[in-house]
Amino acid sequence: MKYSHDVIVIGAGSAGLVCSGGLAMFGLKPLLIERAAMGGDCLNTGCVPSKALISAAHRAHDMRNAAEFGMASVEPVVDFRAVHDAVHHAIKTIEPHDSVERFEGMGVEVVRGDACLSGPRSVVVGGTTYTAPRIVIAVGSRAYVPPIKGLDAVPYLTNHNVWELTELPGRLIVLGGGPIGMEMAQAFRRLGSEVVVATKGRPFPKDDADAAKIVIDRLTGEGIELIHDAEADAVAKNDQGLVLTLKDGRTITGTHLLIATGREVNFDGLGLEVAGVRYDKKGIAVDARRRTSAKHIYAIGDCREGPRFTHASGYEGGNVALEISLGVPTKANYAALPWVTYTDPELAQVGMTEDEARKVHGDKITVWRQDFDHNDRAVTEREVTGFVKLVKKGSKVIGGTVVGRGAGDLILPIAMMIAGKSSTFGVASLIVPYPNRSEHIKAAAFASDEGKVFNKWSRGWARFLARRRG
Ligand SMILES: Cc1cc2nc3c(=O)[nH]c(=O)nc-3n(C[C@H](O)[C@H](O)[C@H](O)COP(=O)(O)OP(=O)(O)OC[C@H]3O[C@@H](n4cnc5c(N)ncnc54)[C@H](O)[C@@H]3O)c2cc1C
Ligand SMILES: NC(=O)c1ccc[n+]([C@@H]2O[C@H](COP(=O)([O-])OP(=O)(O)OC[C@H]3O[C@@H](n4cnc5c(N)ncnc54)[C@H](O)[C@@H]3O)[C@@H](O)[C@H]2O)c1
Repeated sequence: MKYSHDVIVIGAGSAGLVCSGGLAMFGLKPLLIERAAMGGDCLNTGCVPSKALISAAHRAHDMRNAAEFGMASVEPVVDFRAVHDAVHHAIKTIEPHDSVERFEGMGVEVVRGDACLSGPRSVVVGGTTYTAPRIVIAVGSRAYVPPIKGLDAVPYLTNHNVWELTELPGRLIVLGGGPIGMEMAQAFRRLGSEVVVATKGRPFPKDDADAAKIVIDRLTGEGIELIHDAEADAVAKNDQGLVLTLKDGRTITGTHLLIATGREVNFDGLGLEVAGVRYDKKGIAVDARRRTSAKHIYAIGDCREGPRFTHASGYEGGNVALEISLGVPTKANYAALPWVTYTDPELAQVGMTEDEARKVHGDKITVWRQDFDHNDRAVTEREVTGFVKLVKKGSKVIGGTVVGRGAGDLILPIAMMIAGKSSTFGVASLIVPYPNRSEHIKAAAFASDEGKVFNKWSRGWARFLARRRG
């Protein structure tokens, strides 16, 4: 059969862009299909706008707290339309990086429109059929909106439309205590909204419990109301705004409702059945190489079952481009997957949390913790809250947590230890610039190996040498 392209990639988010770019760099002829904005969720409705809003909120927070460094603390006058513009400025600045022009320049053919699989090796877009021996599905996800009585009759926000707000919400109800809910709760609170977060279980359910507690204490200290073990039942509008009723009967009032209760995959109209691709509500089923039940069709990024981060999407995009181009099987290995929640303080995790490790390995694990109150840089910044935690099984690091200012920038050496590209001994013997929070990564690594350095053999040898000199 003669195909129109070597590979068809559906979706130009982080996963599809990295994959199609990689394929073109290996000299293949990829077709990239996108129905909405190039760059997908991360650029348009996810990481970029959220981190820009968080940056605005940081400024407001610093203004309120300037007195601790000798300047007048002032209550910021927030022009929320200008904040909106700053958020969109960030998107516009990064946009060219993900643009049609850039990818066409790399050798990717880009078609705009809704893609639908019409057979195992064919895809239709706007009446035109394209064919390829390999297809990569990278259609991403969108906000999952749980069934809540009355929701269809009230306005509500998700990560899709929250960036269009040009007026600050008076009282924001956030449903969901995952990374989206908690990052947005703190940002809106610092910009001046009253905020109440209602969530099932506890906030940050996937993170280290000790680290999560530090962030939760900060958020409640900043005036965010947190309602644990909460599940939404119904919502209604009255003269004051919205009333959300929880399944246990408690009610929460607010002017706006932001739903951040997880993701669902963009399956609609994709024709997965026609191509024999199996899926369920968690996502498209894939093996470690990201092959679907139809082995010549791959699914990468948010649309498959697994971790949903921009860096995971990019990693899988690169792996699959390599596998298709060079015929080398590439398996995704997430033992050292880091993730960071950009609250203040930041919350960063890689590998297993202490609780997960205890469940799997029981008392075979050891835990090494260094608190930032012993760190000179943290003291000079008056930001001593937080810690570094290493979880080891024998001499191997299997997990790491950092909570505190800049935690996300400190997690990489721990990822390297877990991935076997470095070791606690290697990190403990590095020269770390002073004063720097990464001294605590070194300190935790050293503490975990201290017994190997200062033991009866080394002490005995030192005493022997000293006696000979005397
Ligand atoms: C508010 C928020 C903040 C986030 N912050 C972070 C963060 O700080 N760090 C981090 O790592 N991750 C973050 N994430 C997660 C991150 O945005 C996603 O994991 C990532 O964008 C997924 O990339 P993707 O390419 O798999 O999917 P997407 O970005 O969703 O891209 C899929 C693309 O496919 C297109 N598409 C879908 N169906 C079709 C079709 N039938 N035909 C043609 N095109 C189609 C869509 O239009 C979309 O452009 C955040 C997410 C949100 C919502
Ligand atoms: N900094 C980052 O890396 C970052 C930031 C934002 C989002 N993301 C990614 O985006 C994805 C989605 O984030 P998210 O926070 O929406 O999802 P999530 O699944 O991580 O968290 C959802 C939260 O909502 C709660 N919840 C679910 N249903 C509920 C209900 N009916 N009522 C009350 N609470 C309910 C859950 O218990 C959980 O706490 C995640 O996979 C995450 O990886 C990453």
